[in-house]
Order: sequence, then C-alpha cells, then structure tokens
Amino acid sequence: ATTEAAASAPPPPSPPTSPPSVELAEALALDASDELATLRRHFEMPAGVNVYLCGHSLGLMPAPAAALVREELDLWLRLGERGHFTGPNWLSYHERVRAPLARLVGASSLEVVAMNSLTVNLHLLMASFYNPSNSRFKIVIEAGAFPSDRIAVRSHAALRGYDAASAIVELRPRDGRDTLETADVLAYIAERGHEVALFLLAGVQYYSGQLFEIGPITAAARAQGCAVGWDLAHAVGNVPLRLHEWGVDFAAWCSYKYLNAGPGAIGGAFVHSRHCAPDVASSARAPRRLAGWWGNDPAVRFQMRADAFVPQPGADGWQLSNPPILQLAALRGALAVFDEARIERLVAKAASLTTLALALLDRLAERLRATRAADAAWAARHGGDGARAEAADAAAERAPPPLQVLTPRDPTHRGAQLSVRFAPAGSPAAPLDRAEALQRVLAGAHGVEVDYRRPDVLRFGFVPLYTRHEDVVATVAALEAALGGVDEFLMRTLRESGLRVSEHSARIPHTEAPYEIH
Ligand SMILES: Cc1ncc(COP(=O)(O)O)c(C=O)c1O
Ligand SMILES: Nc1ccccc1C(=O)C[C@H](N)C(=O)O
Repeated sequence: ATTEAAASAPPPPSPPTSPPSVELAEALALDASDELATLRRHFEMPAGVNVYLCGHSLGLMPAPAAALVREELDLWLRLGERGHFTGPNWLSYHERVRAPLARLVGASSLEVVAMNSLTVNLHLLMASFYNPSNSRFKIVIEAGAFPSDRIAVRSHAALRGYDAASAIVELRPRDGRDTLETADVLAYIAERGHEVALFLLAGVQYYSGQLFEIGPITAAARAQGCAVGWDLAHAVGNVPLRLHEWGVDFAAWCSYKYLNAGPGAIGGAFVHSRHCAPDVASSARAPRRLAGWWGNDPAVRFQMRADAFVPQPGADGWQLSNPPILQLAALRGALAVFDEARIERLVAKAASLTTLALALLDRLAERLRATRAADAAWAARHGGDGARAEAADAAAERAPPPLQVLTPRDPTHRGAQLSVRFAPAGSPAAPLDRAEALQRVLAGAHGVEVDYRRPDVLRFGFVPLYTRHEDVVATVAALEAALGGVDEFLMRTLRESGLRVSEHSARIPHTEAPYEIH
C-alpha cells in the first residue's frame, strides 16, 4: 500500500553499479588463453540465442553428428538391407561408439553399451540388480531425485510385492541445506545399509547440480552388501568418471544432455566386469535379466531358436533390440567432439566457467542485498506509517537472500551446472512463478537461454564445449537487467492471462511477491 508520505518522498537511492569492464577484460583474457576455444566451431547457436546455457537439458547439435546421420541416410538409400552386412555393417555399428563411451565413463570396452533410453536401461538393470529379500528390500534414492527415477524405483518395489512407503528411502539434506553431505550418506550406510538391497543415486543431481562422491559412497554401500547403481544423466560428458575402478555395479545415462547426441538420443549402460566378464556371462553366476535377441551371442542369434539364449559377455548381453542406427550415427559424431576435447580438459574449463559465474553471482547478490537494505531504510524514513516501515525493515533483514546458489562451491563437487534460487518464490495461485518469468525475460530480452525448474530455481549450464568466459559475464549482466524488469513482466503476463492482480507498490524488492491475486 502506497502512503501519502511515501508518494511525496524523494525517490529511493539507486543501487551501486558494478564495473563490468574489469570483469569483461578478465573474461576475455581467460578466453584468449583457452585451448578449447576452437571447439565452438562445431556448434551453432539457435536462432535468437546469444548465450545457450541449457546444455544440461539438451546439448546443441555438433556438426559431425549431423554429417554422420546424413551419411547413414545416404547409405540406407543406396544399400537398403545390404547395409546390415556390408559397407556400414549396421549389425555391429554399436561397436563404433563403445571405445569413446568407455573412455568417458572410466570403463573397459566390455562394460559399456549404447542402447535404448535412460529409463529403459535403468529398468533393465534393476531387473538384474535389485534382488530383494524379506530382510533386505529397500531401495535408496536421493530426496528430490528426478521424477522418472522415483517412479521407476517405486514400480520395481511394487513388481516384487513391496509397498513403496516401506521400500523406498529418500536421503534428505540436513535442515536448511540443499545438498547432501557425503558424511551423512556414509553414516546412513553404516547404520542401515544391511536393510538396503539397492542404492540408485544420481551422479550429478538434476536440481541442485551437486556431484556426489561416487567412489566412496559405492565402496561403503558395497561393503554392506548392497548393489549400487548410478543415474549418470547429468554426469556423463560433464564430470570425471571412473566407474570400473569405483566398483559401481551398474550405471545408465542419456546422451542428449552433455553428450549432444540429439533429442531423445540413444542412451547408454555400464555393467561392471565382475557381473559380465566372459567366464561369468556363460556361467550360472550370470545375473538374471530381461532378455532379447540382440543380447544373444551373435553366433546363435540368427539360428532363430528361442531355447538358445546365451548372453553375450559384457554390457552387450543386456541389449534387447537391434539399435537405431541413425541415433548411433549422431552419437558417434557427438563423441568424436569429446575425443577432440578430452574430458579432463572440459572438466577444468567447466570449473573455470562456474567459478567465474559464482564470483559474479555473489557480487550481484551483494548488490541486490544492498539495494534491498537501502530500500528498506528509505521506507523506514519516508514510509509514513512508522510501525509498518519498521516491520518492512525487519522483513528485509529476515528475508531469504535475493538469489542463492544451491550448487556446491567446491568445484570438485559440481559439474558445469549452477542452480540458482530466486526470492521470493511465486504465489501458489499464480500460473507463472517469478523464477519462470525471469527465465522468459532472460530469453526474450537478452537471448540468454537457461531453464526453470519448479518452484524457484533457474539452472545455468555452462557447457565448456561452446561457452566462453565472456558469455558468463554477459549472462550475469543480463540477469541483473532482467531482475530489474521481471516483476513488471510477471504482473503484465498474469493480467494478460485474465487474473485480477494488484501491485504492492511500497514493497521492498526481493522480499515479497510483487503482486496480489484477487
Ligand atoms: C536424472 C535424470 N534421470 C532420468 C531422466 C529421464 O530420462 P529419459 O527420458 O531419457 O529416460 C532425466 C531427464 O529427463 C534425468 O535428468
Ligand atoms: N528430455 C527432455 C525432454 C523435454 C523436456 C525436458 C527433458 C529433460 O531431459 C529434462 C531433464 N532431464 C532435466 O534435468 O530436467
């Protein structure tokens, strides 16, 4: 509510401004010495996009992927069915992505295969590695895991006759925290590991961007007799992985995020050699599985017999169907870019980009806090109603920070993604949240593409293959400008959607929703 006194008072002080030129100069210097800068030539920005920060959701198209897809289309045109056995030899085409995939996840070639999609692979692998008994049937996931994983584990518990409420355990961060402490996970394992049949955690958490300590967690859980699988959707191509050495039982991933193999791209799977080495695969120790003809030994596959299922050694033995060659071609081209880049160099550049982004976001948060404090002080002096002004001042003190990075500050505990929470969260009644409005302003007015996840987080994927340090500076500058106009945009959009909305004109920015819905 605007008071008479406020209406005639001098305007609130303008916020202190940053010296962007110093930041930009530093960023340009970093870009000038970036040995990965030439990789950007493989990618084009989508129309209207200046900075693409959604590679954690759908990576941009690498030119070699498109070229190889076109090549396979042409071979299909020219060879028809003969292409299975000659020329491109589609029967064994998946072999061509095996070595680069193995390099990325730290596995032997035997242990990896490109097949299906992520959730399908998780199901296949859980069918093999979730072996509940009445004394040990729990599946542990992280709280707030990607919904598909939560649905998938529930369905496995149900399939084996266990009720989700007792079978599914969700590990939660400590109160007031957004990320899990490794020590807390290890303490849980020490105390309750004997009840757990399977750990299925995300390598990198999709919401917070936290990279879990896969090695120590896997070792501790396995020591308690648990099976350990990892969802590497946000980890593969993003962080260093040593799945074999860490003793991971199984893992699955998708290839449309950091791997850039295209929308709905073919997924991947890892099975540790202790479960699939040639001597195991042909023995009674071979894990039971949901099988199909493509997992069968190629020597008997075309004998057209159903009684002759001999799983191929390695992760290949989990294949069901003949794979989609066009998708494998896209993955092949996408992986060629990783071989040129080398994952350890990408990891180092991602740390550099995110460290710069964190520093700039911290400075922006400081400026926003200063603005908020100045506005609150101004309201206290000129707000007319003393009690209300004091209350506003106190609210500004107590309010959550205007922006808050959820992702760990230690670069070894994150990949290329930073997740940022914006205060205040939207009103539950509103069809558009404030952070979502911010995402639209960033895209529409600044060409900065980030994504929004309910209720109040924007994810910034600083993919090192095509992001420059100068883009980081541009992003934070765009964010600061967007924050200035987001509330107006939000109210306009809410009104356009037919809602009756009124503005709190004397509010302190970044402490309360700017509007009221009637
Ligand atoms: C962590 C995680 N798991 C699972 C999925 C679902 O994957 P898909 O649709 O490829 O099965 C996603 C993304 O969509 C994800 O981010
Ligand atoms: N494949 C998609 C298709 C449409 C929309 C989103 C996705 C995602 O992949 C979401 C992603 N897994 C996430 O981390 O939110």
